[in-house]
Amino acid sequence: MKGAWRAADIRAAEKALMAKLPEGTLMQRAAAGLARRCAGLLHDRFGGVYGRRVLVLAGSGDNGGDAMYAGAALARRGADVRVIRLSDRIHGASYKALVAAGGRPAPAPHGHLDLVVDGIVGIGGRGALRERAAAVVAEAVRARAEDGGAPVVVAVDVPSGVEVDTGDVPDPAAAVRADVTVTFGALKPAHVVGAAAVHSGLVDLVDIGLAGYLVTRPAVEVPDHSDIAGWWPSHASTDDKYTRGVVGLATGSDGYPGAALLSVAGALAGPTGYVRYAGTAQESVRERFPSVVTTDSVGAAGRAQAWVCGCGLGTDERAVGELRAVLATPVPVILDADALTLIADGSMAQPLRERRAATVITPHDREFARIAGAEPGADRVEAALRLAAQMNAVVLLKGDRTVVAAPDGSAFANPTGSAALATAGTGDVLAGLLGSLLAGGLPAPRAAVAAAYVHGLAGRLAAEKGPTTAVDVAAELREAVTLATR
Ligand SMILES: NC(=O)C1=CN([C@@H]2O[C@H](COP(=O)(O)OP(=O)(O)OC[C@H]3O[C@@H](n4cnc5c(N)ncnc54)[C@H](O)[C@@H]3O)[C@@H](O)[C@H]2O)[C@@H](O)CC1
Ligand SMILES: Nc1ncnc2c1ncn2[C@@H]1O[C@H](COP(=O)(O)OP(=O)(O)O)[C@@H](O)[C@H]1O
Ligand SMILES: [K+]
Repeated sequence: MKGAWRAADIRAAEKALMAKLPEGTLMQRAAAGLARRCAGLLHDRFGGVYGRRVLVLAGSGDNGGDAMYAGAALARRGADVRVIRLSDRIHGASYKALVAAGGRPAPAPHGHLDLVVDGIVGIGGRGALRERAAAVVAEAVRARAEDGGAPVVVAVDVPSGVEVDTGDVPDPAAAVRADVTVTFGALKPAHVVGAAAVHSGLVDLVDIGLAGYLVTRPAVEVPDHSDIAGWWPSHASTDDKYTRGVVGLATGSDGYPGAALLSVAGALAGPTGYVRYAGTAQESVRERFPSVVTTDSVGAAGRAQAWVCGCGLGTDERAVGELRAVLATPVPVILDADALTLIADGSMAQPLRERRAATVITPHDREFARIAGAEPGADRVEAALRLAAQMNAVVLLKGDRTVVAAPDGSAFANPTGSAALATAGTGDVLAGLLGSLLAGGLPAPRAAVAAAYVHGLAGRLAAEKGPTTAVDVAAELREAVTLATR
């Protein structure tokens, strides 16, 4: 798990570390790491640094300092480095070092450009780029590199123009879109959530010795393969189909039988040994998935270790009854889609409050708005955490970089996924898989994180093969599980 910390926490850690080091050490470490990454990129793309045309965009703060020291290092290796000063007040020592190394000031981008280094603002940035900076960025990225392609854009610490602490991008036209972001000490939320994560491109973390000084809890954490592999329930030789967990699905309706099939397909890819389906799509489920045991209602189904409720369930009287039955079970429950609509008017507040086992809700933004009164807004992590605390439920807030928030205040951002998942029915697949992980015994936050991770991988695998439907995503789940858990 990698943590991402907000600017104030990074500053506090930097302050504590700096107190123990000669002045300027941290900036030197940051700039050295940045120069190394830039040289590597120039090498990979153009075969070397010598003669390459580099434009440094320098703002008023230390972010510009990092960029100009790195520019100086590239100039010493023979790059043709220009710097645009975006403020009257810029970091003096690094500017002098850059000029001493042969770098030259430029009034505006001109000629071909191989590399653009965005040192406009770092963790001191607030809001969209100001007008002049935005105009210079737009002009720089319109330039052509010597090989005719677009210049490589490297953001220093964070892409300028994004909100560091939330990942919001207030004005996408006034924010840098980086190919690579070279960040220092620790990740920040902007690298992992919201539109800013997309603006960050590939994120490269340079160690400046901050680790032991970050004493606060990260704002958000990002899982990797080893977390998922470590958590995934394994089968013991003594297991039988029941001990591996039974997952129940109260999904689908006459109107939406497909949702039943997709949620069942998701559940079958999980670690449980038994999938029960309860609902009106019994026949199609049996036909398509002979291993699934079916009944027409939750009441008629046997016991399960977790229930999934709501995908394509509808919102009629029958759906209300099924939701009540699921909420009354003493086991973890996932509420998705129509179940979220049904709880939005508050009529299920009491059964929800009385639950002792975990409740997981899986809203997209509009469902979130129905329950919470407003869409998540600029700070998706904070919004999800608020709802989690209010409902005493784990919230899986869907979207690009799905956020998982738990009532204990922990939050996670999913690093996998693909825009190809933005297609009808993929949420049903996710809910089924999540149900299986809960029934398999994972604590609710981990089950939600692991399900989003594997679902995102399956989305990527499906998208690599062509236009993607939810059926394709479900079909890739087995491979995704294998990839994530080995
Ligand atoms: N503090 C430290 O110990 C270290 C800091 N480092 C670098 O220092 C950066 C932080 O430096 P600073 O605190 O000087 O702040 P920044 O360099 O991030 O920028 C702050 C300045 O940018 C201007 N600004 C803010 N929002 C703007 C906007 N939307 N458009 C245009 N200009 C805007 C403000 O006038 C402000 O003075 C980090 O991101 C990192 O790059 C690194 O050198 C590592 C060590
Ligand atoms: N732009 C996007 N980029 C990446 N993933 C997305 C994007 N939009 C949606 N998703 C993912 O696709 C799934 C869609 O689920 P949902 O909205 O419930 O659809 P449905 O109800 O049709 O199944 C979620 O897992 C969500 O995180
Ligand atoms: K920057």
